[in-house]
Amino acid sequence: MGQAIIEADGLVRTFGGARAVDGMSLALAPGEMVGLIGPNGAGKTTLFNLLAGTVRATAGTVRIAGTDVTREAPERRIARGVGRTFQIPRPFAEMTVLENVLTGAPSQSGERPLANFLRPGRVAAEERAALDRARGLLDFVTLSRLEDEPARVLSGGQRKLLELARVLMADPKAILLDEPAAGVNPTLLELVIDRIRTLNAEGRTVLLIEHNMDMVARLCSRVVVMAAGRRLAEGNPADVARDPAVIAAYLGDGA
Ligand SMILES: Nc1ncnc2c1ncn2[C@@H]1O[C@H](COP(=O)(O)OP(=O)(O)OP(=O)(O)O)[C@@H](O)[C@H]1O
Repeated sequence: MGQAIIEADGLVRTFGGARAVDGMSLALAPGEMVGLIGPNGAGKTTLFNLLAGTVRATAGTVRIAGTDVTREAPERRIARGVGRTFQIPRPFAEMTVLENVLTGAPSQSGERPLANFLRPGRVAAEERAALDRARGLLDFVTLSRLEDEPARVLSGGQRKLLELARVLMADPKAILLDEPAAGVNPTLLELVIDRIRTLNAEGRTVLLIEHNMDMVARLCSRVVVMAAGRRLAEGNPADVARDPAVIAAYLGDGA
């Protein structure tokens, strides 16, 4: 493959004596959509945290488009084009749906008082552009009619969609999605699947943690299986589901 958009090499993260991620390597080519599956506690979310920068690596490296970002803060990685959603989104409950989406905008000149003073016109134009973009994204996730409601009124599934819109404000080249289907009702689930497919069709790279195997099989041609912090298997969804080592790992989990 050409240059990977995200590349993890030998990543390790320990908590106390436990190795949550234990020597994990992974490369995502631009435009790829890859599923990341594995039993509970396999280390999938910790791997996401390492890629996004919310957790520091004990060892190993993370590269974004060839640049070593292992020591960079999450904001820098977002600026480099990698966005992520959380398993349990926590929107600002009392802010409106629209305001929540706007929190995903990259930092603007209006946040620098001097720029505001010197170039008020430019700040206003930036704010208008951000507002237009946020409204377009709310339309994309079908939450437009709720834009003025406080985020606390949203259902679990709607919160996932709001979170997706917030992440898209930064126009990421790659998106890490942590269980986008969890707690989403079947009708909304079809919408979530459709929107993920659209984002990928636009050329965005997607790494998808998901326990819903039907969804993974519908979206991803390549699946990476983690167990005990390591890569256990990799392949197309059908082959992976038949792999005895994968079946044993899930049975060990009591599934
Ligand atoms: N902040 C932390 N402090 C201590 N242990 C942690 C921390 N974060 C994760 N762990 C441990 O690391 C291991 C991997 O957890 P992780 O959440 O990454 O797994 P997962 O594959 O995402 O699981 P699930 O599918 O249940 O979300 C688990 O044993 C977990 O308890």
